[in-house]
Amino acid sequence: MTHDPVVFLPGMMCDARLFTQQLTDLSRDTAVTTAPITGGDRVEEIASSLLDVLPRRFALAGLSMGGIVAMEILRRAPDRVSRIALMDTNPLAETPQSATAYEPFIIKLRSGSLADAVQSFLLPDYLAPGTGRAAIIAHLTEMAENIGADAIVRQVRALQRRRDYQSVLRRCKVPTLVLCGRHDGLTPVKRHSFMADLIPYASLSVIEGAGHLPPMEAPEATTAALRAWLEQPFVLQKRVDA
Ligand SMILES: O=C(O)CCC(=O)CC(=O)O
Repeated sequence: MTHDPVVFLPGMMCDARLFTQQLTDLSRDTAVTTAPITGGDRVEEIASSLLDVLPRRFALAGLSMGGIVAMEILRRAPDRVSRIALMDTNPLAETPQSATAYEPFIIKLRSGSLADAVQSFLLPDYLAPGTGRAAIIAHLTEMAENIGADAIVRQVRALQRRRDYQSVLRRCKVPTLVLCGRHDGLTPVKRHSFMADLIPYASLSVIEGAGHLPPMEAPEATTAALRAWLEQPFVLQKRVDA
């Protein structure tokens, strides 16, 4: 198991509760923490403000927008990141069209109820099918209310202006987990295979029964994949996909 502390970065609209099961399990034998991704309206600014307060060296695990901030941290401070887990995320820059697609969400965030805005963001294929969806959506809405509409608008602005991280991934030399829910319709499995192909020795883990939020939808399987990643020796090994 790594001796470095593990830092979790949640996705847009989410707080530490996204990782409740992982924090509870891993904290039995590892120093774990979460950090907010609300410190700016550019990914670069958020990463820079986190680097001011994070430990000298750490293992980094980010989901979705948290994964994008993690890639920016890796770009800025590769010597401080001892291993990285990129979950349900996207290394590509926004196109003008995809950046514009966020505008109706911003209007909802500014004018309507936060619960309506969250619902409008959740396309039918955001979460895995099944009876647990309603509870997950309720948790997501609670987390969004905690973050607040103004901070979420700033997160969206940061996403709209994000850069492309493919070259950062090609240069990545640390043990890397690329993880994705089988049913993630927002950042699909094929994008994660592509990411794992870019990183010379990454392992790819596809979590069954989960969509965009595997830490909540399939918590035990997600934690097992994270434990395997934390136990992976630093010596680079040939890629094995799960
Ligand atoms: O749209 C994308 O490519 C990523 C979506 C995202 O980062 C929002 C989130 O954190 O769930």
